Amino acid sequence: MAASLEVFQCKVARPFESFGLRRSSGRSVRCSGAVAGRHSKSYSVTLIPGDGIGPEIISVAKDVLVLTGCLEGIKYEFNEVLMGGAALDATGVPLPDLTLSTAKQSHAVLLGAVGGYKWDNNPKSLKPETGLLQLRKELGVFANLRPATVYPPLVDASTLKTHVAHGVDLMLIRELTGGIYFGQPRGFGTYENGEEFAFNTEIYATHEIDRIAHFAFKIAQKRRGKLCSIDKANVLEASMLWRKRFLAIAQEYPDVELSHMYVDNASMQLIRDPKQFDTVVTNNIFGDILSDEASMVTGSIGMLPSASLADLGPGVFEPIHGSAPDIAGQDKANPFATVLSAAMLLRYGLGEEKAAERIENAVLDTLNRGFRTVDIYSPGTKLVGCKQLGEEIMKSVESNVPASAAV
Ligand SMILES: NC(=O)C1=CN([C@@H]2O[C@H](COP(=O)(O)OP(=O)(O)OC[C@H]3O[C@@H](n4cnc5c(N)ncnc54)[C@H](O)[C@@H]3O)[C@@H](O)[C@H]2O)C=CC1
Ligand SMILES: CC(C)CC(=O)C(=O)O
Repeated sequence: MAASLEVFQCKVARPFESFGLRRSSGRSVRCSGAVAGRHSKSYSVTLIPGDGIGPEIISVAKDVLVLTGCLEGIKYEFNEVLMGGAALDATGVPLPDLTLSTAKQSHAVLLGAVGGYKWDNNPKSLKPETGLLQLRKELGVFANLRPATVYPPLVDASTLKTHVAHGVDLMLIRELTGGIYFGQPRGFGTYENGEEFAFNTEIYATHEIDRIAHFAFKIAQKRRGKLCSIDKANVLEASMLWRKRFLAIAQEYPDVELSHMYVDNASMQLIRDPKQFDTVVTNNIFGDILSDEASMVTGSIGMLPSASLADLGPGVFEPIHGSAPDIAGQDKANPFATVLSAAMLLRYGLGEEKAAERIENAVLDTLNRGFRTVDIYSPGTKLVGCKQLGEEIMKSVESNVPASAAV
């Protein structure tokens, strides 16, 4: 069920074939010898490809991580495990014990996505998505960072006018282990007259709000010092407490300008003038929805990475999109969001800032060189599939063009 432990060693020269590296897709990605001795650090990374396009995008991100590690003196032990529909088919549960224990024992988790038509009508406990929610809860990854950045060469891919999209750089922080996705009571019932009903509970305790608030204020301090908290405090009690706690905690962060916005207005403002936002913080469900919306400002949902962090223990790094069953197996998936999630893994999960920047610069360089998957294609650029885009990203990782040199 779980793939065996793979230890990748590195020998820096040229990527993959010329390194004699064996790609995760099956060919040789092994760099050993001279550079192996240069590895100063070694990390265990749990890989969870999941379902749909998950295996395609994780394969690319893994190759990029390995090559970057070779070049930056980082060694990984990868453990590939099952979750979601793939786990249901193999073991009967969406989050096998082995997957959870492997994740808990690692330094970081890199995840594709879960879900698909085959399991859509399963009962709740046997849905692929239940496995993902359980993993987040078990790892305690309450703080979910979702950066939405419009890369200059992609401004044409945005559905918004150029002057609206150009320069957008916002950080959406989603509370990830509370709220309506986890709240009790929940369930289905039947009234006396035979009519069915179903219900969920949006619930937040003070400690859950306080910890995401502190996290968000600290992120805002490192950015442009503006924090917008999005809620529905005109209607929902859970939002009223959310707003009250944010106002109280703001006293501890006088250098951060706190504002509040109702979620309905926020969804409109994101499209009207996204540059008004710097750091945005919101609850689990609003964050889920608003980040999909923010992704389209950047050109595609295939561009948005995420980092889910706990107080202690490994983080989970995954694109914000789902398993895209409509394009699975067709080599059409955009791997940038997953590659950028790997960069977040290096930065937030392992503290490897230089390697993270190398990957981010490579993404920008690949875009500058004109390579696009179909979701971000515009006339005059080069349309490629997921695999070839991965190759191009690796060429850029190797050439290591600094961001300042990018046009
Ligand atoms: N974190 C996760 O694992 C998530 C899983 N899901 C699951 O994924 C399945 C599909 O859900 P949808 O609502 O269709 O959302 P989705 O995000 O999978 O797809 C929405 C649309 O965006 C496109 N798309 C998504 N990622 C793309 C990429 N990397 N490159 C190019 N196009 C991309 C898809 O082709 C589709 O047209 C469901 O089972 C859902 O529950 C949904 C969201 C998050
Ligand atoms: C599929 C859900 C469990 C999660 C989700 O929609 C998301 O995190 O974007």
